[in-house]
Amino acid sequence: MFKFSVRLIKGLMQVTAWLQEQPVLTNLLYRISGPASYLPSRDLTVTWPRAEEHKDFSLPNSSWSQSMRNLYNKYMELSQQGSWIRLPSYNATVTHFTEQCPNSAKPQVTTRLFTRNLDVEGLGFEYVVFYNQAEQRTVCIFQAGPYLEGSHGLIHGGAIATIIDSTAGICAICTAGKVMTANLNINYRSPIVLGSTAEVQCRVDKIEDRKIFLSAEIRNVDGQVLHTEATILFVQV
Ligand SMILES: CCCCC/C=C\C/C=C\C/C=C\C/C=C\CCCC(=O)SCCNC(=O)CCNC(=O)[C@H](O)C(C)(C)COP(=O)(O)OP(=O)(O)OC[C@H]1O[C@@H](n2cnc3c(N)ncnc32)[C@H](O)[C@@H]1OP(=O)(O)O
Repeated sequence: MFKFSVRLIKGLMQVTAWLQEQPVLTNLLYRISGPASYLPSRDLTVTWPRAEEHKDFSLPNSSWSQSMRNLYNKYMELSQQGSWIRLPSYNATVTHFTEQCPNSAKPQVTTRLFTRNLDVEGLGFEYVVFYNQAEQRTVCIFQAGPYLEGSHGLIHGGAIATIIDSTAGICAICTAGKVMTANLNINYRSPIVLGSTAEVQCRVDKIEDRKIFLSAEIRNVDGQVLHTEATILFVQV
């Protein structure tokens, strides 16, 4: 009797697992009771194509608009004169800091950087960051894809906060090493249309002991429209 019960339970678990894989049932469950019941219970795994491990995602790709390319070329020219440097950008945070490590010291990558977590070019953020060491400034040229929608056809405010936090974070890291965002204060002045190109300008305003105070602005390509203003505090850890 006991053996029969164990077999029955195992069998039922297998059938349930199989049913969860079936698109028709998943769809039905979603319609009846919402997302919770159709989410797979098994562990999620991170897609990590090995070939991408050291791909620099800040180089132009076919999804970049002409205005994105024009701004990129402008800063690349300035880079050649020595004032700005283009920072490489990988799809895992840890890769930025292990590039010089011997293979044996490299940690296994099991996580993705939030701003680089979509595999299809152009759907999320396309961006490149330049750093000016003498002026303690960063510039981020970005294009927001259709998966970043908030209000209809416009970028989500949280996505705007993300790109500001990242641009300011890189500026603070380049200036002061390991830091954490302690405070991020944003004024949304005018909406950013999905697909448009915009520029984040960020600078270090002052440093007090472990505190790095920065300010940032997002403007459209020709600088005439102010989209967003922010102040950010990072604390050295
Ligand atoms: C080598 C290559 C380099 C190239 C770099 C290029 C690329 C980098 C690549 C990838 C990076 C990717 C993205 C960009 C990077 C970063 C952006 C994301 C960063 C984040 O997204 S990160 C997540 C959100 N973040 C948190 O999850 C923090 C939670 N939090 C804490 O972990 C603590 O809270 C902490 C550590 C903040 C402080 O803790 P603590 O114990 O160390 O310090 P303590 O509390 O003593 O404060 C010390 C002094 O700061 C003042 N202070 C503190 N907090 C304040 C506040 N909120 N407002 C005003 N003042 C504040 C105190 O008043 C005191 O001031 P005073 O000294 O004057 O009294």
